[in-house]
Amino acid sequence: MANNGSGSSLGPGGLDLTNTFFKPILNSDPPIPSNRCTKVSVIGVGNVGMAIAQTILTQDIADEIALVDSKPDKLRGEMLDLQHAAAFLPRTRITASVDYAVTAGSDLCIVTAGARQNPGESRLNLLQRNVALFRHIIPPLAKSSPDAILLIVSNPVDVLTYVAWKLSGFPVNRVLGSGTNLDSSRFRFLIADHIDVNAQDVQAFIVGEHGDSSVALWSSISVGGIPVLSFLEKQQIAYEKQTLEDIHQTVVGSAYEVISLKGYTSWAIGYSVANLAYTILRDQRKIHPVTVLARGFYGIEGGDVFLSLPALLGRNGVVAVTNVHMTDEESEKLQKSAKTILEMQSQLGL
Ligand SMILES: NC(=O)C1=CN([C@@H]2O[C@H](COP(=O)(O)OP(=O)(O)OC[C@H]3O[C@@H](n4cnc5c(N)ncnc54)[C@H](O)[C@@H]3O)[C@@H](O)[C@H]2O)C=CC1
Ligand SMILES: CC(=O)C(=O)O
Repeated sequence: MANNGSGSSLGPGGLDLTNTFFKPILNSDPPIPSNRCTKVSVIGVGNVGMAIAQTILTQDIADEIALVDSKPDKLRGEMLDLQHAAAFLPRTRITASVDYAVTAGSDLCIVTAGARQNPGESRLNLLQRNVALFRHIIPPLAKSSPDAILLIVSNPVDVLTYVAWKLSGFPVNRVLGSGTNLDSSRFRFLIADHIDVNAQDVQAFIVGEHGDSSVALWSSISVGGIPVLSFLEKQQIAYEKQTLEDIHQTVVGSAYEVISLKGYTSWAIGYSVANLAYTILRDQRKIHPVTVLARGFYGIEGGDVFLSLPALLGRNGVVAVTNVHMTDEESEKLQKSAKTILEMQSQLGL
């Protein structure tokens, strides 16, 4: 059967090939209705959107991926290119349109559309351009899939998650941003590399803004269940606080470095977001540092600020925020990060 994106069983030339190739077995029960499909929509088929779509495809977590972009030729090209990989992948219907009707009934909508940073440019610089786009994107997306979970990736991701929450009118558990899930994975990679261990055995969170004011939670890092800083102290192993600062600064500089080298970042964010999609759609109840409404947690007050905190995720989106230990210094840095984001949010008049 040709996957022509319309769900029809018609092959080339309009022939119904299903009844030509297959003979139904006699006296069989009526077909069992298949379970409801899991549908993921990806808005924006640039470097990031396509890295996410292709990683989700390989994980076999969606029955349909719907793609939307404002550039019809690029969009159709990306749809066809993914469809042509069907022989090597789990079966997934891939559809695409500039019209949001194609996203109807999505379980998860991932928004990656928008301007990206030029080399050396801060994420926060993108705000006005991308808020203007979100005014066109979020209302029709929310209308087509009123029960979906919205996962925001476009930058500045924390403020845009707030914007998506406001424009969608969705409950707060169903609007989140990819936040510092990526920064934390860069952090875990650097620590793992330092001590030559698998990054999956490093539990470490970066919280706050996905960007320059992010906060590394050194006090709660553990490797294979061993709390790192208290272990070093108990063993009287000296370490320089500057070394820790340098590792965090390398994380903060990671995106700038990759953008100056290849023009954009894509693979790590692709895996990071596909990992969030897996946790949500398969109801894994795993803890990820992602952008959530932070008011009321860790003493954050002053408004509906969205930033990354370690959150328990499942089929309903954000289930809870985890109570991770923070030192006074870490907590103070988090408050500062919240203030930076809140200032940006308050300029929007939403
Ligand atoms: N949160 C995170 O960790 C990360 C976020 N990003 C952000 O993701 C965004 C996308 O980055 P790239 O894919 O590299 O950019 P890109 O320029 O390759 O792709 C952006 C896509 O958005 C589409 N688009 C623009 N306006 C649209 C509209 N109104 N409706 C639908 N589609 C529209 C464009 O046609 C283009 O295909 C940027 O804001 C970037 O900063 C990138 C990497 C990591
Ligand atoms: C571009 C961006 O936000 C990142 O790679 O972290």
